[in-house]
Amino acid sequence: MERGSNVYVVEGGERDRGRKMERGGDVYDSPQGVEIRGRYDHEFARILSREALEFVADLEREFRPRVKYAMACRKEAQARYDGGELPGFEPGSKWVRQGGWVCAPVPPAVADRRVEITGPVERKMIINALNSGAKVFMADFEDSLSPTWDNLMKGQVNLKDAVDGSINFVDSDRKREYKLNKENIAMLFVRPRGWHLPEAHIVIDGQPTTGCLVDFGLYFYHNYAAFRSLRGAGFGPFFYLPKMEHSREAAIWNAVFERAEDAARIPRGSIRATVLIETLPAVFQMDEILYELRDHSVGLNCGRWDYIFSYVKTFRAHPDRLLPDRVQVGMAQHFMKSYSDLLIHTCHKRGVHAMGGMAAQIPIKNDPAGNQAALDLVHKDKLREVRAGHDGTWVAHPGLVQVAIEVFNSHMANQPNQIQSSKRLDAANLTDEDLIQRPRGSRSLEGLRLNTRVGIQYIAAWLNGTGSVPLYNLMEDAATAEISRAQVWQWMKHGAVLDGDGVKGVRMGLELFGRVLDEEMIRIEREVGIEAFRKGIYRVAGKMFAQQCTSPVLHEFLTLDAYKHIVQLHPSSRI
Ligand SMILES: CC(=O)SCCNC(=O)CCNC(=O)[C@H](O)C(C)(C)COP(=O)(O)OP(=O)(O)OC[C@H]1O[C@@H](n2cnc3c(N)ncnc32)[C@H](O)[C@@H]1OP(=O)(O)O
Ligand SMILES: O=CC(=O)O
Ligand SMILES: [Mg+2]
Repeated sequence: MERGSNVYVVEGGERDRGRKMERGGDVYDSPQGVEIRGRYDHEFARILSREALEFVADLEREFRPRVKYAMACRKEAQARYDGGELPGFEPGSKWVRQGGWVCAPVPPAVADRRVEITGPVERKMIINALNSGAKVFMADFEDSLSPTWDNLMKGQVNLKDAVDGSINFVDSDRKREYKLNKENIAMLFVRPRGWHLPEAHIVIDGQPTTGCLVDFGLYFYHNYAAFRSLRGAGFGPFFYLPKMEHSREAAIWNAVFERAEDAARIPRGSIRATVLIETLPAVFQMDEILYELRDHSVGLNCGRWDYIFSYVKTFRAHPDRLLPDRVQVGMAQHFMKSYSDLLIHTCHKRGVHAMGGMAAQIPIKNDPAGNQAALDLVHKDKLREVRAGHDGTWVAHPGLVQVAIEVFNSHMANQPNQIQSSKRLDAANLTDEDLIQRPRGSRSLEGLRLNTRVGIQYIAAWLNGTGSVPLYNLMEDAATAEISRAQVWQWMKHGAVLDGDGVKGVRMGLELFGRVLDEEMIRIEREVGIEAFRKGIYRVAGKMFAQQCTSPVLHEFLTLDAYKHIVQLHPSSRI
């Protein structure tokens, strides 16, 4: 990275006297005010160079106050929803919604994104995903990653090797070697964590760092040059941005991008990002978010799972908006269909991609009929998306790339996307009410049991360092698990009647939940086996799940609570 840009003003030689953190003889060479509290590793030291840490520290020092303000605004908005207000379009930004502006032209390297595979930044999976035949691989520090120090730092090492093309992996048990294909490699996008998550292992001026600024900063610093020459045809790096609730948060990202571009002395608009619309407040801010990022945008994506979670969270004080069983809240619900239609209309009006989302089905081993049924459901979901006008979609597994590609190929033929051909003018008049309409369906004891079983097993995996898992033949990650625990909390809080099984209804309450919890723990023990259960992590997870579901106030994020359990500070202490 170029020195002499405004990011690298050296203040009176202070930085040269920055502290070296002792780790049993090994050191991270960190600048003044930066303390690395994660374990030392020679590989990690490649990433945590003094210059890279200076870049992260400069981002943190500049943007920390804005991030804090944005988080306070989230709380203030939620207090209004708790007081009975409904989310809606803001009158003050009508001029943005009605303006005739468009985003910067889409770079040729990412014009065609018809199928995107996602997955955590794990070494073998990165290679498999880049080789999968998908157009894009979204490498994930977010919903599918448990942000342990090792996962994060190894993830950065892996991405650096992926960008320069040297990544390989040897599975000695299976005598298998993994390396990148010679051609037809997916384009790399990286998803940093959301604004709310801290990084406790990197302390700057006495405070934990903003997690996403660590993810973004380290990745950008080490890869922007190689990415632009080897991967992005002069553009990039490319990002996915999660869980925003308001355009002021997009404005922060835009400023971060500008800061990084200036530091690297690369042209404005080099960095490009797709924003996930996955919170209820953000659906009323889609134009505004694109406007803030108009020099850096490559579209929006329907993050359907977090979106459902956000519906529960936003309406947590509204007993008239209880969700039916999780399995019934799909894209056919009016509020979900309206959201995806409006997203397509908005993106295409502004000249950028409208990406579809993730079907939760994954291939099922040793059950051909079950596997075919799962593939059929994925096919149906992708067909709905391409017909609606989406420009591409997400898959969770390499075994689903082909199904999705065939659907998009047959409908888009040789066009790289549908930005010009599917304007969805019919969606222009969708109203606030369409976007928040109560989901239809029923609530059942079986729904409660499934939420409990899935929630506990997911938390157990996450605490053990795995952020996405197959459970009952579906992909589960932080977003899907959030639905499970928030839904149980909501039913409990409002004393929902569970009568969807066709039997006499039971009212949700502490006693019922306690009984279900005990019974489901027994079932989990039976399913995972006594050995695995004895290790104790399921009990910890069960306790955490129970606390979250019975807390008087809904916890903001499952992962914020759980994070305290995976932080390992050196010298050792707990946060
Ligand atoms: C709500 C959201 O945010 S969605 C986006 C975030 N979520 C995700 O990205 C989930 C990604 N998917 C996954 O993590 C995995 O597919 C899981 C956990 C659901 C299932 O994983 P597994 O049980 O390991 O699947 P399975 O055993 O069938 O894997 C077969 C092979 O495919 C690979 N594979 C599976 N999923 C992926 C993936 N997403 N990317 C790359 N490779 C993958 C496995 O590594 C394995 O490779 P190998 O044969 O070389 O050993
Ligand atoms: O991130 C995607 C989602 O569905 O949540
Ligand atoms: Mg999400």
